[in-house]
Amino acid sequence: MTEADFLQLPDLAARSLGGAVVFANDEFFASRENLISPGAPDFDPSEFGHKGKVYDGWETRRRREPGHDFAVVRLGVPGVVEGVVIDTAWFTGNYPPFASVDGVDLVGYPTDQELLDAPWEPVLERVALKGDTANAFAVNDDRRWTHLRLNIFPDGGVARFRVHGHARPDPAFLTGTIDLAALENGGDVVACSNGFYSSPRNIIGLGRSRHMGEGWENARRRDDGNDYVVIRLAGQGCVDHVEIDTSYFVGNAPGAARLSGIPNEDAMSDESSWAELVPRTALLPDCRHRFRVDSPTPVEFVRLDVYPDGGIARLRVSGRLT
Ligand SMILES: NC(=O)NC(NC(N)=O)C(=O)[O-]
Repeated sequence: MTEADFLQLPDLAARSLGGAVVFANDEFFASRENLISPGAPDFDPSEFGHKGKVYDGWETRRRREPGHDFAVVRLGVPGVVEGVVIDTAWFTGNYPPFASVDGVDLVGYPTDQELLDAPWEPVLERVALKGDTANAFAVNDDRRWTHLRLNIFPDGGVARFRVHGHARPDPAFLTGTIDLAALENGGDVVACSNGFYSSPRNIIGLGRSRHMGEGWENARRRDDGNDYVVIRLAGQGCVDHVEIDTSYFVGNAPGAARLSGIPNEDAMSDESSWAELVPRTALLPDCRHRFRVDSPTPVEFVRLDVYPDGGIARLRVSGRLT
């Protein structure tokens, strides 16, 4: 997969998806947790703390004995990695010249010691890094990982670690009525008309949005069309009910919305094969709308049309996998 392609995939390590940096052998200058902070790293040239220059990243001390430093990330959702970004933003005289990434697929909730003793496998062989650069590397490996270990050689600072890939949640928890669209269950956005202000992927994220920026907001439409988003569900399923949430979109909620679905990818291009799940319905601003769905047809893709444009906080598609 090309860099341009894998950067479009979700970041499985993101804090917003439940990712965490659970261990680092050293974090003397700057905390490991910064590795998965949202957004671009900050830098204030005048900011110094008790231990030295303050960095928005993970930074170890200058190593005086053999070995190398490492940090362990628990993915928010286990998954297959298509590419990683090892971003050394603002680290110039102190970036690690080399890095590698290992992975492991563990059951349950491993302790630090269990992580240290785990059977780590190479995911990305040792690569050279540039300083103050978002170093992106494609990964060609279809194994599923729950944890990744970022190794830096020999020491230094990394601002962000992004892990782009496909979610592969544990099927044992995909039983009964679940949110078939949720990113954590394996749903993902596959097409969108316009994500000018914020990503359409936000609408299938964890929990409720806390402000307008945590939803999907397109630009004001100046033609006769309408905006839409297409989601590949966790698998083919029968939809029971739907939530279309316009929370925090007060002056810019859609006037109306419609939800339709198709049973598989082959039907995507045939307009007539899209079955109506929720007919075109007027929406209120800043409101969670719930609709019962009365359709026996299983669907694998849903399309949310908004008329003519406007923001959506969340889309929940509750149903059972077939
Ligand atoms: N100016 C620095 O960044 N120096 C040191 N780092 C911090 N954070 O102070 C170092 O040795 O890498």
